[in-house]
This record gives sequence, structure tokens and C-alpha cells, in this order.
Amino acid sequence: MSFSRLQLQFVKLSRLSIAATQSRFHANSAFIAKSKEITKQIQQTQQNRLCHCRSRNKVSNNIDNNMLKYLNQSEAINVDLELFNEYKFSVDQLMELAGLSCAHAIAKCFPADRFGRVLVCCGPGNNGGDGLVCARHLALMGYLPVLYYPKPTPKPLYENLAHQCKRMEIESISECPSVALAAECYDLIVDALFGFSFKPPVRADFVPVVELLQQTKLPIASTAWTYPAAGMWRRAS
Ligand SMILES: NC(=O)C1=CN([C@@H]2O[C@H](COP(=O)(O)OP(=O)(O)OC[C@H]3O[C@@H](n4cnc5c(N)ncnc54)[C@H](OP(=O)(O)O)[C@@H]3O)[C@@H](O)[C@H]2O)[C@@H](O)CC1
Repeated sequence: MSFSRLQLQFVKLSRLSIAATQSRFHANSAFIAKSKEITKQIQQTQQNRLCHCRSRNKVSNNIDNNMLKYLNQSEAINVDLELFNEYKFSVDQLMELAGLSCAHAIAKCFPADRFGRVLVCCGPGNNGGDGLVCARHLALMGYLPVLYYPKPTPKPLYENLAHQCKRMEIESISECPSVALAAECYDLIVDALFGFSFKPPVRADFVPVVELLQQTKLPIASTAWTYPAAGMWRRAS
């Protein structure tokens, strides 16, 4: 299969959504990120499938809601499996693409001049790795990301990503800020806590940050493209 067909396949499988929830806004950024290439392919092949980006700040005109599809947990797992097994992508590759795409999606929806101070909350799995990559790219794009990474994963991939953030002088905090402190210090929160391997209930290490996500009035951009994206935190305890 040609690379362009592969990309198209990827696009078809991984549609992206940014969801606006009531007065608040949650960007399912990884979904967008993973569909960036998709959008190109869609345009090239003139298929009527358009990447959807909607926020209280900006609403794309190129939206066809009938074409949007949200992946459930098993579908998302199967996309990953296909990318690994059939197309031979590596974890590092996918993580870099996901984090970079999230940073681009954030830059599109939350411009640095208004949302420059970003708290990036990273979980212990691949979704947290996406967050570390995203923070690095946000820093390169003129944001001031601050990492909250309560349970660093002792594996080379994550250690290297964290090291790169450190070398780029990205600040890291060890305590989860209160709702009030977060409102004072940040313009945006990136939720890179969990992806499709999350199993409730939330464990003790992550309760404060989940409560922050539930209670904050700051906009949240979620890197998870399936459950439990940020909107879900509002409904989950
Ligand atoms: N596959 C790939 O290469 C790539 C995948 N990407 C993205 O990553 C996501 C899937 O990644 P993932 O499988 O690592 O799962 P994820 O949910 O991030 O974390 C699992 C960790 O959370 C922990 N944990 C679980 N439940 C918990 C709880 N209640 N409270 C606290 N902790 C809990 C769990 O702990 P454990 O159960 O192992 O002890 C484990 O450490 C998915 O969205 C995909 O799109 C790409 O973007 C990049 C490349």
C-alpha cells in the first residue's frame, strides 16, 4: 500500500474532534493532531471530509457534522494495533506526531498571545508521553508551558522526553495547584492524563489533578482522543 493510501487510511480511522461543552471548551487535540495529515489527504483526494475545529474562539466553516465520527475505546485500540502491526510505526513516532499535532491544534484554537501560560498535566502512560512532547513543541511555539507530571514513568522513552523538557528549561511543578492558583497562574490547561488504558476509579496520585480539571473554569485542551477526554472528567468522579 502506498504511503498516501496509508495516510488516508489513518485519517479515516482517526477522525478528530474538538468539542465545545456548554460555556466551556474542550479541545480533543490529539484527535485533531492525528487528523492533520488526514485533512491534507482529504483535500487532495477531494473527498468531502473535513477536519473539525470548533471553539468559543473560532469556529471553522468547513464543518460537516454528518461526517464526524468519534472512536470508542476498542476502535481506538484497534487503530493503534493496526499502525503498529500492519504499518510498522513505532511508539516514539506516534507519540511525536501526536504531541506535535496537539501543539498545532492548541496554537490554532488558543493563540499564544492570549493563552500563553499553559499547565500541561501528564499521566503515566502514552497519553502522558504525548503531553511531554506537546509541552516541548508549545515552548518552541512561544508558549510558556509548565509541567505537572505526578508519576514519572521509569522507562527510557518517558525519561528522555522529560529530560528534553528539562533541557529546554520547561518548568515542572510537583504539587497540583488549587483551582484558584491555577486561575491566577495559567491561561489554559492541557489534559494529557489518560487515554484508552484508563480504568476507573482514579487512583490517589491523580485525584487532585482530576478535581482541578473538573472544577476549573480555564479552558482545557485534552490530548486524549477517546475516553476519558476532558469532557468525561466533568461527568466522572
Ligand atoms: N500506543 C502508542 O504507542 C501510542 C498511544 N498514544 C495514545 O496513548 C493512549 C494510550 O496509551 P496507554 O495505553 O499507555 O494508556 P494511557 O491511558 O495513556 O495510560 C495508562 C497508564 O495509566 C495508568 N492508569 C490506568 N488507570 C488508572 C487510574 N484509574 N488511575 C491512575 N492511573 C491509571 C496505567 O497504570 P497501570 O494500570 O498500568 O498500573 C498506565 O500507567 C491513547 O490515547 C493513544 O491514542 C499515542 O498518542 C502515542 C503512541
